[in-house]
Amino acid sequence: MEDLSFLALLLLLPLALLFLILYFIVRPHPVNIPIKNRHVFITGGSSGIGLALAHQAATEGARVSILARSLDKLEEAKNYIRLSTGIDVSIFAADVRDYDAVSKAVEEAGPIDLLIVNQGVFVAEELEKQGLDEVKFMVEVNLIGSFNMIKAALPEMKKGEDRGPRSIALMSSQAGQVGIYGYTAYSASKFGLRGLGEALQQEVISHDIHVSLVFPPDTDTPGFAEENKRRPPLTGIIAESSGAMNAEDVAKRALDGIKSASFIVRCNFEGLLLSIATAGLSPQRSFVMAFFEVVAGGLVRLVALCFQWRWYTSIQKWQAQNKRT
Ligand SMILES: NC(=O)C1=CN([C@@H]2O[C@H](COP(=O)(O)OP(=O)(O)OC[C@H]3O[C@@H](n4cnc5c(N)ncnc54)[C@H](OP(=O)(O)O)[C@@H]3O)[C@@H](O)[C@H]2O)C=CC1
Ligand SMILES: CCCCCCCCCCCCCCCC(=O)[C@@H](N)CO
Repeated sequence: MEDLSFLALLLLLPLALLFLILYFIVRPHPVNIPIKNRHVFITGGSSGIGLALAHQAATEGARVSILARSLDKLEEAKNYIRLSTGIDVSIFAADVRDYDAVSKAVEEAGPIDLLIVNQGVFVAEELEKQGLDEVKFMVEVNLIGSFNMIKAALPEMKKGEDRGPRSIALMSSQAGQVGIYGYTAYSASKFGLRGLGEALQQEVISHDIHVSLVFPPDTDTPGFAEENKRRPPLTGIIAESSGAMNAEDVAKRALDGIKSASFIVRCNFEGLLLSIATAGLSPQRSFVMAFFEVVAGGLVRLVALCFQWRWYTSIQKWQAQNKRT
């Protein structure tokens, strides 16, 4: 009996010590970002996840601005939010690829406390079949468009130190944590956001600005319905490894993650595994998450290898079948 408790102590002591060390060393420091009475600016806020975010932020008492290309869709979104909450959001029609248009919108909207860069386009197709025009379209809207937004908003955001902590959140995708068949261009654009986010966080931390990256799985939105009409079957088969969600649940997860200034914001259980598997050198504010990354990292890599095994088996099977027919 005594031997057993001695053994348990021997095992627990290093874990407790690790816990303690992580508590002191995780960086940046934890911080909470309030949204009530603050200005939340959401790109792609007229549809899907962005619209759900706008609705949620308005409900929580934020002043909300949304930006997208189509004025009709923006007005529809504004009406929908007014009818369900009684709150008016400001709308800005601009293409994120057009820096001048984006700058003008940001200036008109006024100083931003939480910038949510959510616009995105996605056309799943094998690279061999996909035109370079579509490749460029995805990189320009998803990645360069995000640069345009941030460059336009950052100078004014930096000046807002008296307003409290501010946030820049980027909408990535689980296809921005792992490359998926049919997503060469899309995954590249979303992986790009991670490099942007990691580097930017170091540059803006001293201004009390906090970067978040959101990684949703397949989400039921108008954009997804459109994508699904032509998505290669293998893309669907692999993406099914992560449970699909609805836009409201993704928005709720995203907003909670942004408010707690998590660098990596996960949306479902598979997302938790993905965030541990791809922790890399990302900033981590939570010593609890850091603990799991350190302790469970090896095991999660094993799970990841099992997924890759399953995916390559499906690819092989599917390709063999389609040669025969
Ligand atoms: N749905 C899904 O399965 C998943 C989506 N995501 C990501 O979430 C984000 C939102 O996706 P989702 O809600 O499905 O998309 P939707 O297609 O439903 O909405 C996209 C929004 O972005 C706007 N937008 C598109 N292009 C531009 C542009 N060039 N300039 C300004 N605004 C633009 C659209 O308005 P307009 O067309 O009028 O410009 C619309 O408001 C994207 O970044 C996507 O990659 C991530 C994981 C899964
Ligand atoms: C360590 C083990 C991890 C196990 C889980 C792995 C699951 C990966 C699934 C990836 C799904 C990608 C969906 C992309 C959605 C998207 O962005 C498009 N619908 C376009 O919007």
